[in-house]
Amino acid sequence: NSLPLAFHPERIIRPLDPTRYKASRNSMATDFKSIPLIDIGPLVSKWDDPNIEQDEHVAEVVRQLDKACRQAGFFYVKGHGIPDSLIKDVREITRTFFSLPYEEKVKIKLSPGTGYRGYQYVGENITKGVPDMHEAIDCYREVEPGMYGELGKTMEGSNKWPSNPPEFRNMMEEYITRCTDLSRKIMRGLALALGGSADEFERRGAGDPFWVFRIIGYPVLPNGSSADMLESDIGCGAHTDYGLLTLVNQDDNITALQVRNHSGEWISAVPIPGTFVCNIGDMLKILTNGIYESTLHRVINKSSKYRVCVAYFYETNYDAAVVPMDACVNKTGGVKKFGEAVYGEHLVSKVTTNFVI
Ligand SMILES: N=C(N)NCCCC[C@H](N)C(=O)O
Ligand SMILES: O=C(O)CCC(=O)C(=O)O
Ligand SMILES: [Fe+2]
Repeated sequence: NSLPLAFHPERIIRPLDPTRYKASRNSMATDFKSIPLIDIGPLVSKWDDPNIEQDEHVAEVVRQLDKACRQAGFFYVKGHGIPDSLIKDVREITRTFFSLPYEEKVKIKLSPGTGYRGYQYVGENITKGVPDMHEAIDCYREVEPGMYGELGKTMEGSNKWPSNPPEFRNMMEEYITRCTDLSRKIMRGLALALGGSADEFERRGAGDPFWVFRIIGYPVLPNGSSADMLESDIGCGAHTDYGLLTLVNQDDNITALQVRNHSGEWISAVPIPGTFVCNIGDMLKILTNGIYESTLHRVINKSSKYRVCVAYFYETNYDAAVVPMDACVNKTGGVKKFGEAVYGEHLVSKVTTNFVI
């Protein structure tokens, strides 16, 4: 049929070669000064409707998503259907966990042996060689031994959940399920925006999405309120996300997440209660041949309060070989800007260099 070729449909296993993926240096992000807020209600209610392409309300959502992804690579969503109580409870239970003594938290310590799953202390995650001022629990879709052959070895393991607070695991797993469903719906909107059929991504390389989940805490810093920030005060250094779409659940009342526009200005993603901050990852940048940008962002908690953020990352299948979609290549002058990237290789190249452990 005439659908744009988004992914190689076969499951391709390749030897590890982290140098093969090269991020593009020329950012497409424009000089946006703020991040748009989109009510995705119509998409959330019609996502599975076979006549979705005829719905004018969905079409308006799709138009706004497309504009936001072209201009900023970042947007807020409301009307997403995830209960506000769950969104808040997830942050509160995170706060409770991080307030426990170190000895308690380190019981679920992250290590290569756990497939890089578990708890990392402040300063153990590094971005571009500099330690980040955050602590976190990292979780990934679980990988059984042999599941992806050699390509999957590094990420083999099951998640490490704390036994205290006791309801932590159940609540987070419920939340992950809901974030996966929501991401699929938003990706359907983006598939339509790019001229494909709604389930394009699911059928071509994201049918078994490799999700990533980070439960993060940013401590109050000694130099917090001073004007002269030190490099060592950065909560999370400038980076792009790795996959397709990120859903950020951030604390209300603390402005800390910053997004870089084309001129190099840092635009704050000021919290809007009840919304998610969404952003595009590296795999979607490749798929769209750069029409959508995986925008650089960073976190600096200058406030006098401990900041909590729970980030869900919706990614392609682990073994997806990602190439620019034909429809997008045609829209951008017919030249492919990126070679093929195997998502699992991209993830492994990040994970194995992200930690001082
Ligand atoms: N799974 C994702 N996207 N995690 C984002 C973490 C970004 C910081 C990491 N040290 C880095 O340098 O990538
Ligand atoms: O803390 C935040 O607001 C965002 C964190 C982030 O960018 C990440 O973990 O990839
Ligand atoms: Fe990020």
